Amino acid sequence: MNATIHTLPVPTSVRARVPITLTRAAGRRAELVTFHDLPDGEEHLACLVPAAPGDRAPLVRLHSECLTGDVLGSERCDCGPQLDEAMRLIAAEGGAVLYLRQEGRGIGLYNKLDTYVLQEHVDTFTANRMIGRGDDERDYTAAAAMLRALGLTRIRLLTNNPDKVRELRAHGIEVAEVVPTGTHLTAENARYLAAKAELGGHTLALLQEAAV
Ligand SMILES: Nc1nc2c(ncn2[C@@H]2O[C@H](COP(=O)(O)OP(=O)(O)OP(=O)(O)O)[C@@H](O)[C@H]2O)c(=O)[nH]1
Ligand SMILES: [Zn+2]
Repeated sequence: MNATIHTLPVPTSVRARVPITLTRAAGRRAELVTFHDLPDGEEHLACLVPAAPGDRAPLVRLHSECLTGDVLGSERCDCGPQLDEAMRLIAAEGGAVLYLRQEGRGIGLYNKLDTYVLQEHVDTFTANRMIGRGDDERDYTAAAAMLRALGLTRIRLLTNNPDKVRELRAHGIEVAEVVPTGTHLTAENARYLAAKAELGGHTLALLQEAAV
């Protein structure tokens, strides 16, 4: 008779800690952290700024990669200003930005750019479905594993996305507080932000006020 062998997943661990200086955040010192055995095999990165000792849980942002917004400064989305905001807050009070390689809500860069063309006519989620992909293909298993490897199991999470909160909690990370990100509205991203609020369940409470 053949015995079934069950193998336990290898826990994610820290691979290297690389010191850097954040010129865009008043020269604060930070560490870039890489990992062994991330569950999805992607090269996710953590940027850690040490927090002053105290009772407050450290501030953490899970930031999904957006080359067009983060690097090129495209105004089609709010990713660039959200990343700037997160880096500014974390440089000021300590904490971590996890930069997750989940471009285009997990569908990749070229697919995202294909959906931009379709978004002349339909919202961001429908456009994903029109190319045969899910509305949002991200999951935060790797992010939870990174946080555990960093010893950050009780955090304040900077987000308007309830999926991030729900999933981290389901993975055993204590989200002591949800800190909303700002609403970074531009003429070009207004329809995208409205879709996130109305169809994606994001808590973008300022949107209606800001849009009128
Ligand atoms: N498919 C697709 N992805 C997009 C579009 N606009 C932005 N994105 C991607 O959406 C993701 C946004 O990531 P985040 O800002 O971390 O997440 P969020 O869901 O907006 O949640 P919070 O910012 O935490 O409130 C990135 O991966 C972007 O590349 C779009 O029109 N289509
Ligand atoms: Zn973006």
